[in-house]
Amino acid sequence: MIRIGIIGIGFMGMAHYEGAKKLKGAKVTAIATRDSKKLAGDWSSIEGNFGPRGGQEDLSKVKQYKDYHDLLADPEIDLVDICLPTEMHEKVALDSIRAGKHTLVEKPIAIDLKAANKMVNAAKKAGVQFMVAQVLPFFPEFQFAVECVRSNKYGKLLAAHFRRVMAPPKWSENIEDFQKLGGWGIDLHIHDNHLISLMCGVPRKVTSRGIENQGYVNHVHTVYDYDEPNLAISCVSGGIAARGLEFAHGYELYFEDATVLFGAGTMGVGKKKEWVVSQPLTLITQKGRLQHPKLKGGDAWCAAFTLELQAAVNALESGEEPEALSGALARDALKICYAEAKSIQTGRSIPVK
Ligand SMILES: NC(=O)C1=CN([C@@H]2O[C@H](COP(=O)(O)OP(=O)(O)OC[C@H]3O[C@@H](n4cnc5c(N)ncnc54)[C@H](OP(=O)(O)O)[C@@H]3O)[C@@H](O)[C@H]2O)C=CC1
Ligand SMILES: O=C1CO[C@H](CO)[C@@H](O)[C@@H]1O
Repeated sequence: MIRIGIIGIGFMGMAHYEGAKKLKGAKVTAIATRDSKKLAGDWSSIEGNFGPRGGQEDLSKVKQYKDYHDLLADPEIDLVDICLPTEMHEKVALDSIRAGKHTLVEKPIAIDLKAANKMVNAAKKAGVQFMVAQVLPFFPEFQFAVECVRSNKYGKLLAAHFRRVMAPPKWSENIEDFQKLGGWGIDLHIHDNHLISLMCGVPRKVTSRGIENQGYVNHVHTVYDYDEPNLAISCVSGGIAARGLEFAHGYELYFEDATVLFGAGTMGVGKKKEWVVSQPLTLITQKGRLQHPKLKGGDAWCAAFTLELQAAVNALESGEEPEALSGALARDALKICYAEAKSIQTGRSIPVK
């Protein structure tokens, strides 16, 4: 049984805790939070841009730490799961790696590329697994998309367009400070850069247009450049949507033999807020048939987090790094974000290096 300790009980800490309830061969045995109410199981202050608000949790079988260092010192923790604000990822991940713990840290790996490299290298040196919780490939529709591309089941991928947009959120202390967030061009858009790299490889160049704020990207449109000259991949991401569009993501994929469409998001505010599937996952064949493929993973709001954590747990058991959670791939996705920012600033195509 792999014993997981979660550090930071906010939107993601709760998503991981909830998702972990369905893990096979692992469970959360400890949490670290500074908040006495949360330690007492009152998680009603927690909210995010998908899933329900927090409620009352029974923590009677979970060890509780106020200071994360005590969780790191606990010999009965196998996997440390860091769900803290991005600006803390480097310090706490390095502390965890130095404590000899296998470590999973929320995305983005870091804001700073040097910090990202430091984390990847420290884990290599310490001989522990270092994984980044890039959850998008575990969302059933996106998992389906990756599988379609990799299997060539519908022929070669010719073109793809991705979308990830949101209104600026309000629930987290750190969300308005772009220095801490890396702007939406990192915080939000890194999901697409990671997925696109997983699907098609890291692009060699990017051409981007967009809007900056506080020196970071607020909204971006990017065309990704590959050795294959006819592969057309693009994405739009950012945090400038109207308040009633809390979050939306989707894609269109054009294969030789089929087109695949998907789009969904959280729309409305307050009690009117709902998850709207604007374009149910639809596979359209050359013969004109419309199919709604059966997806793996279940309907629970945190199902993707269960799959993500299961991949991390399986990695500890097999000793093999899970590709979708690879620290190096998460670092490469961050490199793309910086190339995009430079492309916006200069108006030129920028190599990803
Ligand atoms: N994969 C995904 O889809 C998403 C990923 N994220 C990523 O997850 C990370 C956390 O974001 P999110 O959960 O939304 O943020 P929240 O603000 O909701 O939660 C972060 C938690 O970290 C703890 N914390 C905050 N500041 C400090 C501090 N100075 N010292 C110690 N602990 C602190 C708090 O927990 P406590 O009160 O328990 O101490 C807080 O609740 C970010 O890196 C973000 O990019 C975010 C949203 C979605
Ligand atoms: O996918 C996401 C949804 O929005 C969040 C912002 O609050 C991001 O941090 C996140 O990665």
